[in-house]
Amino acid sequence: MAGKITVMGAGSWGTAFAKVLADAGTEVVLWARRRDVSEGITETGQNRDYLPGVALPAPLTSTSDPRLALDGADAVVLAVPSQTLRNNLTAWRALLPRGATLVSLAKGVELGTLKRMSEVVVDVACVPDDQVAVVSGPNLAKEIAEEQPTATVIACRDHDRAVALQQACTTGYFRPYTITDVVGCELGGACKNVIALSCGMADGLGFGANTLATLMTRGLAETSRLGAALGADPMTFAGLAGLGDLVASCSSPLSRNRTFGARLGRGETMAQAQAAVGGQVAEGVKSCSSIRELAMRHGVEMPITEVVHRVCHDGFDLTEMAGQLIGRKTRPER
Ligand SMILES: NC(=O)C1=CN([C@@H]2O[C@H](COP(=O)(O)OP(=O)(O)OC[C@H]3O[C@@H](n4cnc5c(N)ncnc54)[C@H](O)[C@@H]3O)[C@@H](O)[C@H]2O)C=CC1
Ligand SMILES: O=C(CO)COP(=O)(O)O
Repeated sequence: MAGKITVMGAGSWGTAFAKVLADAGTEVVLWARRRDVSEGITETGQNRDYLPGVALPAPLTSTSDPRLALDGADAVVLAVPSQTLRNNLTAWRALLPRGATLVSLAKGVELGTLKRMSEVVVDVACVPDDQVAVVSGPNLAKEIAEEQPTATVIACRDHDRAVALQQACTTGYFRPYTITDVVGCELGGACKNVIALSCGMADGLGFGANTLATLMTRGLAETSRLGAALGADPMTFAGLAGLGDLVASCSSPLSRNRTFGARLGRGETMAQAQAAVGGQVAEGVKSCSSIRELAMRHGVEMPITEVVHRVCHDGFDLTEMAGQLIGRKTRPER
């Protein structure tokens, strides 16, 4: 993808992904919602709010003016939280260059509509679905900003667009693969946030590796069931956007979702856990409700998601979580 790529959203992943693009030799502009953030990036070469200590490459420029940012972009990377994407994109719709690939980095399912992020993009931008790509995988922003090696998946129904984006973000430390299964790629990313919350809760309660492995494995099983109901390729869940991302988030203290869950597990309230993540987003806290509802609509059983939803939103006593899950009626594994 020769030309310019604009990243809309200068949180931790938007900033780290913009760095990846610049390191790959792509012309990149990073839009920040707050002017002080874009000015800080321009003046110091760092995003001190979200990735302090990380030197951003000089060719990366930043602005808080969406018109300037989007002008002439060949691809627009959407790096805002799932639940604000619709409003953000509505505000930018008239500025989107015709034909540009629209790329979602967000991992969530919209409350109310129960739409995946690529569906929200199609809705708002009024573009065909093969113009929309999603990026998902074991991609903890801080590690990528430190140039620790990792891989990811770019999913797009239009293979050529996926390959163009792949070329634009391949570096010595970042290896993107392409797939055409957008549904599976998005569900893997959205659902793992909920499972990471459950692993954090288990860790906070003092449970060890067996419990975490059980939650990850059965979490992937319920994600795959939902995927099957929505037409995803089952193999996607065995790949980077499924198992890969799940393992990274469920085992790393860098995961905001896992950390949020661990705080609850240690007895903090929702308000305390929310305050601790600061301006950052723990997507699973909201998506546990939309994913649960999506599963119910399709007659899919997602017991871990159900429990996480009840703990976060229905006042369910977290210490009852293990009994609730382990005490379910016994059944064959598959
Ligand atoms: N941080 C990470 O390691 C990764 C994050 N993601 C996903 O990327 C998406 C963005 O997350 P992060 O970059 O981590 O963000 P963040 O949690 O670091 O920061 C939040 C960002 O969203 C912006 N924001 C908050 N409310 C907004 C609004 N109403 N309108 C516009 N912007 C708003 C903030 O200004 C900030 O740029 C999320 O869906 C997340 O799940 C995906 C892979 C890795
Ligand atoms: O999606 C992520 C890593 O791939 C980041 O996870 P958290 O949002 O839980 O930090």
